[in-house]
Amino acid sequence: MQLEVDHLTKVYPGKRGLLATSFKVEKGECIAIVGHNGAGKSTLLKILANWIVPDSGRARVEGIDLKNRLALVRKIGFVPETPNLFDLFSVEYNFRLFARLFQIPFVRIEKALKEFDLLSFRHTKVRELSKGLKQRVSIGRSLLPDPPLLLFDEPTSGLDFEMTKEIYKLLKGLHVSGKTILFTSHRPEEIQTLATRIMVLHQGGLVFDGPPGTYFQSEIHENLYA
Ligand SMILES: Nc1ncnc2c1ncn2[C@@H]1O[C@H](COP(=O)(O)OP(=O)(O)OP(=O)(O)O)[C@@H](O)[C@H]1O
Repeated sequence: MQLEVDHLTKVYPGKRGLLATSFKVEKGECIAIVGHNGAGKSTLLKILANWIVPDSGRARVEGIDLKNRLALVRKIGFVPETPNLFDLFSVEYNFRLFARLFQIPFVRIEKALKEFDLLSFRHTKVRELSKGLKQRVSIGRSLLPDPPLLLFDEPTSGLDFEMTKEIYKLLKGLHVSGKTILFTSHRPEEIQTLATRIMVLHQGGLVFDGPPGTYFQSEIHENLYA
């Protein structure tokens, strides 16, 4: 089992963040996490990415506990909804900083620049890039340690049609290459295009976990978009 989540819980003052959520993920799955605003989707991803600490529960990636933060840098890549890049630095320098911080060989930078079609932007400051390009840089950086598990928080949020299609292609390619993917989404067509499994969160709780076919015929889907 690639990812085991066991009763993960995070409660914010006066609000349900995530309530005792448990599930297991096998290698190669591409899971869409859906639900209304405030359902707990980002909270779940941020806990798995070690951005926030859960109140209770545990999670393991390929047997490694979430608490082992340094080891998990090589296991999990996280692409937040808003890229957390250094805007004043070039694309290449952003990659270099990340690589140095986590002792990733610099050869991987060249590989990532090539793979993500960023060679011609390597010396461009991030703040000068379009939203779609920034997203590509953010995805490229998350892949520098070559992690088997990728987490995307609303990967196409705010992108235009062309950029959205480009990101779909990228995500599909990553999935085909064997990566396991969890992504949050509000877009039915995105879920339909990419997901092999759907999980629905409602007020912090997991209320559906199953295949896309079952989900799209369910009342849960109808109610979500009613
Ligand atoms: N740092 C925080 N402090 C207090 N409450 C928070 C914090 N982060 C999230 N919450 C609350 O926790 C709940 C779950 O938030 P979360 O961001 O995980 O939802 P979401 O499903 O990702 O929503 P969206 O689709 O709008 O991104 C919400 O009620 C939210 O207001």
